[in-house]
Amino acid sequence: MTANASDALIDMRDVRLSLGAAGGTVDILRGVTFRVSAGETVSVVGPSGSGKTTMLMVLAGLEHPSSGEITVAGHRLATLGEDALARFRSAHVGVVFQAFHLVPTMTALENVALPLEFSRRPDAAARAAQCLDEVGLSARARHYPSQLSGGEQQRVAIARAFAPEPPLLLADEPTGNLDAATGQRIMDLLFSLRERFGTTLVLVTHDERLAARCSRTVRMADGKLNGGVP
Ligand SMILES: Nc1ncnc2c1ncn2[C@@H]1O[C@H](COP(=O)(O)OP(=O)(O)OP(=O)(O)O)[C@@H](O)[C@H]1O
Repeated sequence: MTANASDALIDMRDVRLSLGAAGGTVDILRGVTFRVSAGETVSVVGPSGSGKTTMLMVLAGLEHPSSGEITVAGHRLATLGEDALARFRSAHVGVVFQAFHLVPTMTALENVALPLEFSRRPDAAARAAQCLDEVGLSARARHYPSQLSGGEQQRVAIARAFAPEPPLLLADEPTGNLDAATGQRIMDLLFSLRERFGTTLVLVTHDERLAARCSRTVRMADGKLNGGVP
């Protein structure tokens, strides 16, 4: 079925992003149109430097486009100020990056509870404990990121991303820093949680086999997206 504006969880239209750098202006996104229906899983592949990470940043409201329209879960991002964007993110978007981005001064449990506390969930601590249990890390709840292996840190990051049950998960090379076997287990975990919650997934990866686990693959090249509209 073709996604249209009304049933699309993600609706990006002709998004451009240019940034001024010391050597001159860089056109990073050059008219990206991308539509994703609720419940879809979409992989984003393409050469290094083509703009994949930047597209995820723009979708999360962490970078502002130079022009174009972005609507995620019915929210037009251009109309939201920084506080509203932060609330939008905590309610609607989970992110998992290659570098796990855990807060080093917080325990695993505190890291997972963070987005729940931000959303003022009264059950934050209990829910965080349950999420850590789901990724098999109950025994490490009071440990700090530096005391955990890479795979364990990524499991904490996945628990944190899923804890608020966001409709959308953005994952950027989530296994890039892990050995192949650990990476496989991490992706199995991510896909099983995604399926359980019905989370829409946009996954940036260099791994074509991993990309093939998604229902659709789009290709970024030189700031342009091929296949962005099914
Ligand atoms: N703040 C910035 N200022 C100037 N150029 C930038 C900035 N951020 C990113 N870029 C450039 O934008 C282009 C796209 O970067 P991006 O990280 O989105 O690519 P990518 O496809 O995710 O690459 P990779 O696969 O290597 O992670 C690159 O040429 C990068 O150098």
